[in-house]
Amino acid sequence: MARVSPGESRGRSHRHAGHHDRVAQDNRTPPLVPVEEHQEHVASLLRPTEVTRSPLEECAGLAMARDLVASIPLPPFRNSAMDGYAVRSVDVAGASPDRPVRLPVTADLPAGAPEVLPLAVGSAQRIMTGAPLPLGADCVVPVEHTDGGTREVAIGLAPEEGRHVRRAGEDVPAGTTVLRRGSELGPAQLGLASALGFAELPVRRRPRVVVLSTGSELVEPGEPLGLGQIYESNAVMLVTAVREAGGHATAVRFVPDDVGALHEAVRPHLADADLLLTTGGVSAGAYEVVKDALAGEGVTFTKVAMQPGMPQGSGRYRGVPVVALPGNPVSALVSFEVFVRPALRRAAGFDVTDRPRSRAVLEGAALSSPSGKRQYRRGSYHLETGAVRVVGAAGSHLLSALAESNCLVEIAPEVTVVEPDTPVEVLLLGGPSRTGGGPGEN
Ligand SMILES: Nc1nc2c(c(=O)[nH]1)N[C@H]1C(S)=C(S)[C@@H](COP(=O)(O)OP(=O)(O)OC[C@H]3O[C@@H](n4cnc5c(N)ncnc54)[C@H](O)[C@@H]3O)O[C@H]1N2
Ligand code: MOO
Repeated sequence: MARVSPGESRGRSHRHAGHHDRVAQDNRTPPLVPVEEHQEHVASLLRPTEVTRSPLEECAGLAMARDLVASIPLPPFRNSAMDGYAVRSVDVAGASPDRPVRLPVTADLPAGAPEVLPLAVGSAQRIMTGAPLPLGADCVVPVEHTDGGTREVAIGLAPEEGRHVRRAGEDVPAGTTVLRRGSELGPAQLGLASALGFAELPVRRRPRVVVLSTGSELVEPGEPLGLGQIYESNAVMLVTAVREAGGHATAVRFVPDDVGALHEAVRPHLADADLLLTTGGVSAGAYEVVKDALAGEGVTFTKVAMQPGMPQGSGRYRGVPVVALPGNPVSALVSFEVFVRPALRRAAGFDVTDRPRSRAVLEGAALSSPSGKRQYRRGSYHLETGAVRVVGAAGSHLLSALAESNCLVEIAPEVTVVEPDTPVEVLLLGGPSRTGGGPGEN
């Protein structure tokens, strides 16, 4: 039994279960596949999608397919940062509220002013925020420091040269690479592209994922539940996860435990799916529809050294990549996080494919973990204190704890007990965040 106690590092786990070392179960069962090996296999199934040019408003959440270089400077011209008066600083030197300097106002410059005449010595031009600064002006006096005059203005402030002036190119000099290939497009990036005059961007199209949930026991939410039936939950969960990861998702739900029905359900999607993502029907029972339908068709089914998420399938069916996830809801979403999300993000063109990780200090009771399997427990991570508390038990049907968590606590295969106050590795998922309080509070 390998225990990790306070002060010890999780890093040593890699020395024990090496990258591709298979973990033997017993003499009768084949060895478990290491998590990294299955990750690599799933990743190898997906290719990056093609590059398209998309209008800005359709680019949110997509990855840049090329570097973007500014062809104009930003700001494009020297302009005012304030509503006020454009002047020469020497003309108002010595001005104060008690001894204002009076200047004739020779022009009025709203933003977008098409014609701007040079500023005559000893004069002012009324100017609005964003209007081009007249030649000769070197500063702006905000209107609050004047009497607001339109023919003549009394200026009660002596600003230094350059005050309230935005220089051309001070934000982005022309020729600057502003967005890198592989970066994710959000509000700020799209705003910048628009400010630089790009109407569309080179992006990768979202990978198209068909989410198939199987199981004859599944019922549509809103309908009455019969004996032995449960409400379907994996489809909306995985569709949401696919979309959050940058993919396009279509759900095919209520595929019964019938091989023919599964083939029928898949057929219409074969032509344009980048990935078939199934849930359920992959373990060891008598009605394992996904395994029965796809095992002889290019998809292999294995047991991965992981808990939850041990039974997994992957391969190609009629040329289309398939990842078959277990049906238990927690197993399905954790497997998605570990295997599918990074591969999908790579295919979508993102540079950053993995969730952020952090080291956290385990609070609460000691944790036990199965020997030879990498365990993922649902956790609640506290950003300010760096503490993590495990939420709920390990069972892969315990969906409510998953909904309450904001991270996965990763426990290495050779570690069977983690004591409190020990550092653990967490994968930050986003989601409900713990606020206030310190360790032990929530
Ligand atoms: N004899 C063995 N039994 C099981 C093993 C094993 O190795 N030997 N593995 C267990 C593990 S671990 C897992 S995980 C599950 C995986 O099972 P399947 O992928 O075959 O999934 P199902 O049997 O179809 O369903 C499991 C469970 O999840 C519920 N489910 C399935 N789909 C949905 C859905 N779309 N929405 C909500 N809930 C769903 C289903 O009703 C079952 O309760 O196998 C263990 N058994
Ligand atoms: O591996 Mo299963 O995913 O524990 O429940």
